[in-house]
Amino acid sequence: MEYKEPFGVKLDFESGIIENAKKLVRKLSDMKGYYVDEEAYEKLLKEDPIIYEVYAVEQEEKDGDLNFATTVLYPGKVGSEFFMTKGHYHSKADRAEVYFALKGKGGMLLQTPEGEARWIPMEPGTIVYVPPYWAHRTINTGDEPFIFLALYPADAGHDYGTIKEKGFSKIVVEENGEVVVKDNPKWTE
Ligand SMILES: O=C(CO)[C@@H](O)[C@H](O)[C@H](O)COP(=O)(O)O
Ligand SMILES: [Fe+2]
Repeated sequence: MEYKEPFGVKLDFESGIIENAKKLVRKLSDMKGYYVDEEAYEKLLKEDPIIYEVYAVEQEEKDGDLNFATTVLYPGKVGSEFFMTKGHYHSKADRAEVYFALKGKGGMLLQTPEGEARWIPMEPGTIVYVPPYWAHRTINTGDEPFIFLALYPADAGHDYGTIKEKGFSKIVVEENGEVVVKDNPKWTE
């Protein structure tokens, strides 16, 4: 039997950076079609801000193994809609996941394939259980970076297609200084 080598790595709680991790950057220009207010999107595209960064430590896509990653989701809005991740189902749809909030303020939108949505607020210390089959997207509702750690099966994969096309049935916006979760006007069953 060949055993893999155990290891420890350091996560910096302030920055969210995991040493030696693979870094992925998502800018606004990577998210065309994701935000409801297209005019506000085009306007902000001139600055093309970084929306989030992911620091991932991933294994081969094998059953039984585990990946982990931090996400640093920056504060901001496109129109009234808060900065958010793309959101995805897992390619192996029955793979669950656990998120652990480290810094900042935000929440997770989850959704079944039938379009049933849930909103779970997150602050440092909140652990979110993402059950099998639920799409998930995180949203920064605060004014500093929202940082969290995710632990997920190495063979879960990412299925972005459905969300890219249809979005979530709910959107998270600021209205009169309040965080409001409301129906997505562009949602179709
Ligand atoms: O859920 C996972 C992994 O299964 C997170 O590590 C996200 O991948 C990350 O928060 C970025 O979000 P997406 O762009 O992948 O939706
Ligand atoms: Fe995931």
